[in-house]
Amino acid sequence: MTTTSSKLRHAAGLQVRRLSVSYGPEPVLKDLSFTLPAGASLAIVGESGCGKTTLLTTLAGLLEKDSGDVVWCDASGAAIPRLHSSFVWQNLGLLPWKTVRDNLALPLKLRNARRNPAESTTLRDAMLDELGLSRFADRTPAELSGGQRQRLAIGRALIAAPDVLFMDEPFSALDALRRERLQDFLADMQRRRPLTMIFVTHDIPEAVFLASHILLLAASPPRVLELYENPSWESDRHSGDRESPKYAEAIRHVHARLREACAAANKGASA
Ligand SMILES: Nc1ncnc2c1ncn2[C@@H]1O[C@H](COP(=O)(O)OP(=O)(O)OP(=O)(O)O)[C@@H](O)[C@H]1O
Repeated sequence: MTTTSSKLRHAAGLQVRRLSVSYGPEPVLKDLSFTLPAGASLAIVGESGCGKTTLLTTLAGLLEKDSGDVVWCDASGAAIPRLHSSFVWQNLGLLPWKTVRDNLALPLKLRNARRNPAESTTLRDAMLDELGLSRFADRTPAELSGGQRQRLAIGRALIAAPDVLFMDEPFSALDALRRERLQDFLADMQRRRPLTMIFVTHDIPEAVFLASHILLLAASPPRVLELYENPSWESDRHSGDRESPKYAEAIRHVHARLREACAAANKGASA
């Protein structure tokens, strides 16, 4: 589906310069810098507690930084003053008392109060169709399967055509097969609209399948190990190819870098 509003929007690029964030005296993120081109997909990976969610929520503007810059720009490099973004949380944040149809329509109501109601209805029904949820439109989220709920949450995040989609481990509660199906679904959704996606995952194959760039973080001291440009990600598919040797190679690379960092941290701790 290409909506009127999505035609007007452009995926955003990102420049992060010397970003520091703390909750207490010790910074969780310190002097972190990287650049992401417009329309890219960024996976944030790293050991537990290294600051992945902290970085995601800071980039989304939901957490205050101590210092540094987070600058969003369009494909020509011009700064975007007011970013239009959506967030899919781990618990999905669907409203349990509302129907699938009403959950989906919520962002249109909140963000586009002036939109013509008929246009909102058309957008909502087209999205229900795209999500494969038309038959379930009158159900509540509790009456859906886990995968259907995840699709609804992603559809709700995308319906108002954000520049950036933030996701914090949205598929972590699913088994491996349903997870792969949703990864395919997400790549497919992304192919159809201009969008920058930034997400946290513990699943390295998921990062390599969905992300053009993978940010490897480490703790103690907090740092970027590498911003890895994923050689297996193909822009026309908006994903990697699980069958390709490059895909396996990218997974090996990310595993090896994280293992090295973990081993170095353990050595430092026991020295
Ligand atoms: N609200 C908070 N107040 C104080 N400390 C916090 C808060 N949130 C996170 N932290 C601490 O900041 C550090 C980074 O947390 P964060 O959740 O960003 O890590 P993460 O890499 O996403 O972890 P995980 O992979 O386990 O989800 C951790 O040491 C955590 O205990």
